[in-house]
Formats: sequence, structure tokens, C-alpha cells
Amino acid sequence: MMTMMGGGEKLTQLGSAVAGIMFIWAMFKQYFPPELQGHIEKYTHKLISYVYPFIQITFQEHPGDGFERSTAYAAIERYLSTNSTNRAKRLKANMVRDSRSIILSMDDYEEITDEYKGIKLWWASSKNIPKTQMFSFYGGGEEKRYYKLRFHRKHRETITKNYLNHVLDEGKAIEVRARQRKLYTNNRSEQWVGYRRTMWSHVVFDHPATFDTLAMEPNKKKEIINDLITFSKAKDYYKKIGKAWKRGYLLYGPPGTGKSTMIAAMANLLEYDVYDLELTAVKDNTELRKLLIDTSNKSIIVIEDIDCSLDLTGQRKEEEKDEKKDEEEKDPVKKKMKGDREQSNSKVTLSGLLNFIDGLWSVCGSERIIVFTTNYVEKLDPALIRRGRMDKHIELSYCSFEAFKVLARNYLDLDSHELFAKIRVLLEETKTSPADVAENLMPKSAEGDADTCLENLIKAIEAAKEEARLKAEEEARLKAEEEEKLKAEKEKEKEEKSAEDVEEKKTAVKEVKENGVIP
Ligand SMILES: Nc1ncnc2c1ncn2[C@@H]1O[C@H](COP(=O)(O)OP(=O)(O)OP(=O)(O)O)[C@@H](O)[C@H]1O
Ligand SMILES: [Mg+2]
Repeated sequence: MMTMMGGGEKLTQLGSAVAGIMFIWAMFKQYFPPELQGHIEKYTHKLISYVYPFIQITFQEHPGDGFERSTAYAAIERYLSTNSTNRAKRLKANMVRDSRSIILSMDDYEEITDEYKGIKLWWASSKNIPKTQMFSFYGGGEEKRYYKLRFHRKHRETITKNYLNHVLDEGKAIEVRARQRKLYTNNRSEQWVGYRRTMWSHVVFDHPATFDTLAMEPNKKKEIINDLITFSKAKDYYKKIGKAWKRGYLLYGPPGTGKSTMIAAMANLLEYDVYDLELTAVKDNTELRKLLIDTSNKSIIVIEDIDCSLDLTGQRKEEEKDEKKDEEEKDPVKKKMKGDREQSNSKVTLSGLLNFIDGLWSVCGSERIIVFTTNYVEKLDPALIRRGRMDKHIELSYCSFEAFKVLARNYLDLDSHELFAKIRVLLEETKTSPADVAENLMPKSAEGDADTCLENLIKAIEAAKEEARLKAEEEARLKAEEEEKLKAEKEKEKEEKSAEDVEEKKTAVKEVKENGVIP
């Protein structure tokens, strides 16, 4: 205070006295007639400005006559909630819509101090109570709340230019951290009507997966976490290089290897909302664009099983298509995907999707992550997955021993066990998905202990290994049979051919004999 005032303790006391008078005035002015109120206020302010070196800024909760709560007031409330819980003696608790927790803020007529770059500031909360007890729409009933900021006039520049932005940014950041995150899914366009926007339906996103619980090679996991965090802090960098603040991830790998789990972990790490985009419910590229424009910042837009939701083979050669058709007819899973695609009538095209990733729409909104998942990366059109479009390709593969250790720690609280060595060998020999491992590590009964779970896992992997061996044997047998059949057919063809040749030769000799000419 001494350093700020420069004028010594007397001035400090004067400041406090004036602040006290103003404070008491704010509380009691309602009891004076309005005409008198105006006069008293005018002259007191004049007098005070001679002796009083402070500047005051007021932030109303409902500026103007609107219903809308000022975003600045809300941000200040959040900002002060971290500050005031330690310093204010009287607090009020608020449960704000969409928030995960109660916000504690200083109660009316409380004052706290803040410090910014060595400058001391005072924040006070207050309210005006109108004389008439009329019905009103304002948030706090009839009262009009406001915050008052007070600081020495020599810091005017710093406070108005930097400090206020700092408070608003911090307040917004606290709000983002405290808000309930949402999982959105797109509705069919027939439901996009009415007063409320219904392009997306949402539920509270409360998935427990985190990168700690995700089973994966530790180095790979670290790399992904770093990549995400770097992205989330790179606002200025993206601006500098002139690129939209977006990043694309392609997650690929067999079923049950943690692709969807990783998306949840990403959302939890960055505290982003998740938009699960079901492409088969989107009629065409125009609808796709509308949906994407309607997403919010700080979100992950997910298209799962991209190969099933979009016919990516549009421009391919016919013969390739035929080949694929045969394959689809044979494989039940692929047949279902094809069914999904056909049933959906979706006319979203590859180029529509590419425009969505890096076309013009990307100028609207920022801080978005786009994630595609697929089980068949080799099926995707190269245009879709080229670098720059999908910035990072992440393979999620079968469960390695390192990944198993994460699961054992999560599910059984085990860091080591005598059965680990055996499991390591089995995992190296087989293709076991983390989902299968996780399934077996869950106790099947209330008494199920860690030993039983590990034994169950061993049994399950051994059974799968045996099944795979039998399948391989069967396939080898069928292949051998096929080859045998082919060989026999070729032999037969050859024999028939040579019989034909002999016959031809005989005819030729006969003709020579009869006609005396060589054909
Ligand atoms: N890497 C992993 N770490 C932890 N748990 C996992 C992992 N992979 C799978 N699981 C477990 O298996 C279940 C299924 O995994 P998930 O849905 O993430 O697989 P997926 O790769 O998305 O499969 P699909 O290709 O079928 O969509 C999850 O609920 C989770 O409990
Ligand atoms: Mg999945």
C-alpha cells in the first residue's frame, strides 16, 4: 500500500475512510428520496476526486435492461471465486447450470484484495435494491448486483489494458474447467426443426477413461499426451503460421484395442466436449457442413469406423469394386457395413468430408480435434489419410506385456506376480486384444482374487491360442486340398492335351498317306 500510494499512511487512511463512506452510502442510499440521492452523490464524488487518488470500475450483473447475465460479471465471479474463498469471510454458494461443482464467491458487501504485477487492487461486491418491489426478471430477484474494482489512478494503463483481460481470460478458463462436459450425437435432419436447436442431442460426458488407465506402450502414450497438450496450448503458434487451430488423428487397429477408450481419455485430458458424428445419419455434404458449423470450440469431433460409414471407393475402378463386392458377400461383418451404408441413403462424399477437414469451413471455430477410427487402415483412400489432413496416425495394437502391466495395475492393483512371466510369453505368441485381457482381469465373483483372475486370463489365452492353431491347421489343410485339386486338374488338362496332340498327329499322318501332301 505504501509503495502504491506514495503519499504515506495518511492517504491510506483517507482512502479507507472514503471507501468506507462510499460503502455505507451504497447500503443506505435507498432510504433517501431519489432527487436527494442524485445531489448527494454528485457532490460527494466531486469532493472525493480532489483528495481521493483511486479509480473505480463497476461491473453490473445485468447491464442494460436485458435478461442476459453479463459474461464479464460471470467471468469476474469465477475469477474471484478462487481468490475470495481464501480471503473473504462471508461467502455465498451457487450452483450454476451445467457446472460440475458449487461455486463459492464472496457474499454481498464483502471486499477482498488482489495483486497484479505488484499492484494492489480491491474488489467489492454490492447490490442496488430498488425502492419499488416490482416483479422483475433479473437474476437476483429485484436486486441488481455488481462488482466494483478500485485501484490507484497511476496504474490506469496497466489495469485497463492488461489486468482486466487477465481477469476475463482466467475467469473463462476456470469456467471451462468447472463445466460439465457433454457428449453430442447428431440427429437426423427431420428432427432439426422447432424452437430449440436439435441438430445435436447431448448427454453429460462422464467417461472414466484416462491416459493412466489406458493400456499402451509407455513411450507411445507419452508422445500422444505431449502432442495433445502442445496442440491445446498452441493458439498463438497456429495464428502465426496462418493455420486453423485444428488437429486430425487417425486411430486404427483391430477391434477391442482401445480406440474409443483413447478418445474418451483425450477428451478427459483436454477437458473437451465430444461430438460423435454418425455419418450414416447425414444426408449430404450440405447437412454435414451445417452440423460442423454447429459444434463448439474445445471439442473433439469423432467419426468412428470411417470405412463403414462412407463409401470411399467411389472413384475406384469397377473391377476393384467387384472384388470388394465378393469379399463383402462372404464376410458377415463387412456385409453388415455394406448394409448400413446402403440403408442410410447418405450422399456424403469423400470430397465433402475432405472439405470438412481442411476446406473453407475450417475458418469457423477453432480448438477442435478431429478423430477418425477404423479397423482397416489399408481400406482408406490415401487422400483421406495423407499427412497434413490427418496429422497423426496412431496404431492401437494387440496387448503387449507393457500394456498388460497397466491393466494388471488398474484392475488388480498388481505390479508383479509369479504368473506374469508366463503371461508375457503367451502375449508374445498370440494376438490378444486389451479388451480380452481386461475382460478376464475382472473378478467373476465377489470372492474372485488376483490369482484366480490371472489364471483365468492364462486359460483364456491358451484356449484362444489352441483355437488359432486349429484354425491355422484347418486353413492349411484346406489350402493343401485346394492345391491338390488344382494340381490334379492341371494334370488332367495336360493329359487331355497330349491325347488331343496324338490324335492330331494321327490325322495328319493319315492325310499324308491318302493325299500324298504335307499339311
Ligand atoms: N488399450 C486399452 N486400455 C484399457 N482398456 C482397454 C484398452 N483396449 C480396450 N480396453 C477395454 O476394452 C473395452 C473395449 O475397448 P474399445 O471400445 O476402446 O475398443 P475399440 O478399439 O474402440 O474397438 P472397436 O474397433 O470394436 O470399436 C473398453 O471398454 C476397455 O475397457
Ligand atoms: Mg470403438
